[in-house]
Amino acid sequence: MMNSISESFKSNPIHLNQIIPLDFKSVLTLPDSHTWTLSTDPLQPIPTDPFESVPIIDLTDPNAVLLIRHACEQWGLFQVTNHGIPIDLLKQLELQTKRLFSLPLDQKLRAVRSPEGITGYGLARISAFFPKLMWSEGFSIMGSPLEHASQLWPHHHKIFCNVMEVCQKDMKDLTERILGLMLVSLGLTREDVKWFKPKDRKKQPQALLHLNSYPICPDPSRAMGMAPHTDSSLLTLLHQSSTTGLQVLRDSVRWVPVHPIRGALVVNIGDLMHILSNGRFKSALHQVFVNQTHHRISAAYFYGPPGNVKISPSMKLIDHKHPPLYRSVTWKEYLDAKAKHFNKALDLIRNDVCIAN
Ligand SMILES: O=C(O)CCC(=O)C(=O)O
Ligand SMILES: [Fe+2]
Repeated sequence: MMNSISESFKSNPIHLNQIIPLDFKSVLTLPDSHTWTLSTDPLQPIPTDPFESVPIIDLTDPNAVLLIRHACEQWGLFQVTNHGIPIDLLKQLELQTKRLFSLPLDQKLRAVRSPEGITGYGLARISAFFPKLMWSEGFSIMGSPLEHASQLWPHHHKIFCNVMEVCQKDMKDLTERILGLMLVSLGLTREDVKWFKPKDRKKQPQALLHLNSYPICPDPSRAMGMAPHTDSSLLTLLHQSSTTGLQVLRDSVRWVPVHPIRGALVVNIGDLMHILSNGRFKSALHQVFVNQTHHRISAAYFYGPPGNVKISPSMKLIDHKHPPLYRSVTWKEYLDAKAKHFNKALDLIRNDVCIAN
């Protein structure tokens, strides 16, 4: 089935060099292809001010809406607890993700993503924007992962498929619940956001589950797990294993670690939510570093609007003091802009900027 993500990926193919990962286990030193010049040493601990750490929000807190608004305005990223997704399911997700990435490279390559494709095994798509390669590998899923999972495991893919399908269902429900709270926190009602119909089971959600693996690295101080980026979604829900590495940029100046908390999930504001909120909610720039002792994994669920919907700054948030900052875009149009301009895409659809192209 075609949708915004697959259509955009199809019209922006990626070179195979930027899809096929290194055989990480086979190298003892960091190859030049993966050596980055980093402005800061990622191994130096970042001083953290306890008042300046990533918000953790209990979703059953009566003040959840206010807390969410504050976190979205100040951070663009926060963690949620008491979210209702069973910890056992998250453990299964982690186990199956580890099982996949610990396969030998030649076996993983049986399920490699095609240059125009969206699902399967390979490097993260943002690799195309950097001269050096990242120390990570990924596996993308949209709905049933059967096609690629049966290439990985001709006979033993059932459990993997089950876990990934249940996770997507639960993550869809939770993402929609959080999105609902965010819209309330902006003062918006169902009338203002007509396309948002969380109970509509007939509609396939426009979403992608992306599993990430960050293998143990021989020289983490010169390697990059995932280069700085914002997500192109409305919202992203992320499960990270107990290994640190994720950081978020605060106030455009300071990188702050997003410490793993057992059972908690990370919520990221994506660029489309940034547009919808007319810049009140910030899409968060984030990056991932790797380490020498622990294999890190994560699972990111990117959620977007239905294919035909144009996202624009909500009318309710616009007045003479707050003119609309962005032009309206569908998810496909935005993904196309991102595929061309990467981290500049959001600025390029600002109303005061003309695209020279
Ligand atoms: O691995 C992580 O913690 C973050 C991954 C991420 O940012 C992404 O997949 O977009
Ligand atoms: Fe991300």
